[in-house]
Amino acid sequence: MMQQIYPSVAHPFRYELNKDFQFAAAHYVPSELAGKCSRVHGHTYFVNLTIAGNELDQTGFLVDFSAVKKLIHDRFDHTLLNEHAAFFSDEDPARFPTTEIVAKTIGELIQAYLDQTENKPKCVQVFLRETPTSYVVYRPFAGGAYDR
Ligand SMILES: Nc1nc2c(c(=O)[nH]1)N=C([C@H](O)[C@H](O)COP(=O)(O)OP(=O)(O)OP(=O)(O)O)CN2
Ligand SMILES: [Zn+2]
Repeated sequence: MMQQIYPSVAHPFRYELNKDFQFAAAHYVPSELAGKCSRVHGHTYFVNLTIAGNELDQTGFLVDFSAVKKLIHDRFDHTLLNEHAAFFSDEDPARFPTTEIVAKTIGELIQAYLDQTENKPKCVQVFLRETPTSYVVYRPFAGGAYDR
């Protein structure tokens, strides 16, 4: 499993947890500008989620590590990302399944779940590694407005 140091994110919260997991998925970037990436190919995506908050739930968790993994892994593992029409599109470049947009999508899915919990922590960073040499860091609350 991953044993790497991730970029840190500044935030004002007392607690911070990090969860690493991976999922295998295929994708293509539907643009001729994407070169070889316009052909269907697969990755083992490595994810590090950073979740922060001031309050714990009745279990003493910020959020259950396994719940946030399951939310993403169960949805995307061994799938073709382009087929998830709720999130990605072959027509709209803002919804192509690039590393950037997959990281943003993961952040939005996680935050939608966290918003339903009693203590409502925030997903402050998504680190998404697509290949051994390529990764993206997405920070949903860049700028610090945590009440969005
Ligand atoms: N900004 C982005 N650039 C690229 C993306 C992306 O999502 N965002 N995606 C790709 C390809 O999908 C590919 O999977 C990754 O490309 P790359 O890092 O070039 O992969 P290589 O293994 O060929 O890289 P090496 O430099 O040989 O390690 C491309 N660009
Ligand atoms: Zn790729």
